[in-house]
Amino acid sequence: MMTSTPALKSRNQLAEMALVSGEVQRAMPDQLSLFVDKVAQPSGFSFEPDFVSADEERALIGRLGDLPLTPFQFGAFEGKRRIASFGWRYDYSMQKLQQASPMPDWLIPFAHRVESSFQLASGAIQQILCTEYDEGVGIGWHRDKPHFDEVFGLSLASACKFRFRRKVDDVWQRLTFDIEPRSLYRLSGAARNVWEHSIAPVAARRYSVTFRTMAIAAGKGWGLKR
Ligand SMILES: O=C(O)CCC(=O)C(=O)O
Ligand SMILES: [Fe+2]
Repeated sequence: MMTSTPALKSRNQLAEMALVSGEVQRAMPDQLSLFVDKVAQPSGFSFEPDFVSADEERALIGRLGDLPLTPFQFGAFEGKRRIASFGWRYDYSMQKLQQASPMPDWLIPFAHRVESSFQLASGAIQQILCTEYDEGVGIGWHRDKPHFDEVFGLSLASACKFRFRRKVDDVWQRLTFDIEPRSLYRLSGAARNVWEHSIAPVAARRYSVTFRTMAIAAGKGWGLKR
């Protein structure tokens, strides 16, 4: 069984401090720097700047502004962010997936762009979630529902601080990334299944369009045609 000595604890606290800032601290003992280096980026997390052009971003923001976005419903609670789901939506009261409206024509080319950029089969993206965060709104710690597999997030209108955390023994490891508008991040592997993520309250209105593949696309009747 592992016991936690005072010396070990302070090392862990140092490690956590380093990870909170997402930086590798040069002044640290070698062993600790190595440990921090190893988690400098959660495995399965990547992002591509300029996934859409400035013109496409403007057009998308216009479309998103026209959508009937509704406050995120978490059982009896309402979140501050506003959303619209396409393809599938997860119903927190029923605790299951429900079919949602088909993907609108103006989003389909972007779903295809995600598929071709990441060598996914055409049609692999089965769900799109559009989210609006007003100034001061973020999203709390979570992992996406297991019904979904990979998550690709397109950021629009403003930047955000995208945070990861995971608990190793009794220490939270934390990393924060600045995510720029027009970029696309990918959550797969450990970044999607092990690490939790959250977004700090944003400084200015931000939109995201998240594209998801399904965990069990075959055998569950989740293959939607579009
Ligand atoms: O807005 C984003 O980029 C991420 C939102 C998110 O984590 C989610 O909808 O599960
Ligand atoms: Fe998420």
